[in-house]
Amino acid sequence: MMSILDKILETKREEVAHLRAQGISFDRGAPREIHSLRQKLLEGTKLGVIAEIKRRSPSKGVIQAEINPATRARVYEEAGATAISVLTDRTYFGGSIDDLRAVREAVSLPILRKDFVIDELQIDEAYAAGADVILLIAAALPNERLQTLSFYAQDLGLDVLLEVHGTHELDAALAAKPSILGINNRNLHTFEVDLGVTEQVIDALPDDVVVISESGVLGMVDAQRMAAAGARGVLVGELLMRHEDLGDVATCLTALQMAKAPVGRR
Ligand SMILES: O=C(O)c1ccccc1NCC(=O)[C@H](O)[C@H](O)COP(=O)(O)O
Repeated sequence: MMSILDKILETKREEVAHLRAQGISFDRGAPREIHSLRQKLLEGTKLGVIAEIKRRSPSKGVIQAEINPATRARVYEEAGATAISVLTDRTYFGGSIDDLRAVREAVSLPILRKDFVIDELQIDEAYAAGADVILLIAAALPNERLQTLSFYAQDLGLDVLLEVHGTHELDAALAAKPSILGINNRNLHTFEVDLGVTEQVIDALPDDVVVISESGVLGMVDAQRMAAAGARGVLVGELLMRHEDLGDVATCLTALQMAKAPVGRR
């Protein structure tokens, strides 16, 4: 049986084939300013929080569909977020590249295009829309493609967040020389979430790898646990998106930043 990740990747192959069949390319224009997430994480004295715009998800269904991404992004920025992650997939997450463009207009924080990147065209599209970071998922690509796409994005000046879910993916991930290694606590085949995944994987990493922990952070205690494990930052979606009231969003985000940054890792 196909897992949700398999299905998503099939949809992405169709989307890319459709763009190519239409002869669509993305004009990069003049070189633009890139806001480095890696740099911000390294400079931070507190645990970094990458706050996500996530309308719905395969595991949770609708979280909050009717939002204004620009308004929410401004709240994230004012409340001290390190960066903003925008889910641009439409079919499974209800997002779009227009959400990312709107966020780019609204804030000057680093912006992650959170999508399932399998092709250079999606990286060009991210660059043209104003993203600073792209996501690559180790489980989604053969090793050689991971490296090709990682180097392609970094040649454009973008940061690459390369996501793993277990130590068995580390050799391939590190060979692609990502700017940041993401450890996803969610299994993208089964949806099971376990914060212990970050603790396990981080132990197998050299100290100079900049790590963020993704998914399943549901409050200050979880954030502090990920910081204690050695994560420089956490990527938080649902916890923030469940709040409709923007004042509550800001309070929630401020609380997450009380966690202390890890000592002894870069
Ligand atoms: O969130 C899902 O259901 C999901 C399913 C399949 C592939 C990816 C998925 N989520 C993407 C993410 O990695 C999360 O949006 C992100 O890490 C934030 O997670 P959370 O704080 O648990 O919303």
